[in-house]
Amino acid sequence: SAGDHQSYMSYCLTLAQKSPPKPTNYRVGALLLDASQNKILATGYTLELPGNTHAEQCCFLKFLGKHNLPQDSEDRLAEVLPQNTILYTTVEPCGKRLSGNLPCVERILRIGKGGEGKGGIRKVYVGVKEPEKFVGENVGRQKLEGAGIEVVLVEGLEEEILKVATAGHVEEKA
Ligand SMILES: Nc1nc(=O)c(N)c(NC[C@H](O)[C@H](O)[C@H](O)COP(=O)(O)O)[nH]1
Ligand SMILES: [Zn+2]
Repeated sequence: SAGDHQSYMSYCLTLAQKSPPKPTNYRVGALLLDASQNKILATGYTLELPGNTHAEQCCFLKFLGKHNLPQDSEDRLAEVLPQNTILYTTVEPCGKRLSGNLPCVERILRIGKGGEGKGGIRKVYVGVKEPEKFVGENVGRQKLEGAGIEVVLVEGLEEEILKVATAGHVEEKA
């Protein structure tokens, strides 16, 4: 129900607050949920793991760790993720990164939507669309929907999410 989405999203927001502020990214929190069991599979926040990592990326890496799979086997996540896995993230998955690192939309597409006996990410709940500050308009959402992965905006926390996300940014001089 909408209440559950809001509670999972506000949990992601508390995770985002653990992220060390930086002027060149957003502080984001994310979690992977097994929607069939209502069980959180992994949580993550920006820079939680070494290597300029994104929140969503940290969820994937931590889930691999739980299944004793090496950190470079994100391409095997579909083998171990439940079919009905949902990703919650306070800011929509990135479609392009100034660093040139693999965007999270590509990481999600590589996992796929699952089904027919395969694991995958069926749906992504996002707290806000990515602002256009770093990479212009984020068109990742269309790519995900094109792959059958539904992207849903969970409303109500936008202001707090953006405040946390941009805490490391230098205020624009008025
Ligand atoms: N969804 C999402 N999760 C994150 O954990 C995060 N940091 C961003 N941020 C998006 C933003 O576009 C990139 O942070 C910049 O483009 C800089 O790229 P790097 O982060 O240095 O790879 N977006
Ligand atoms: Zn990302």
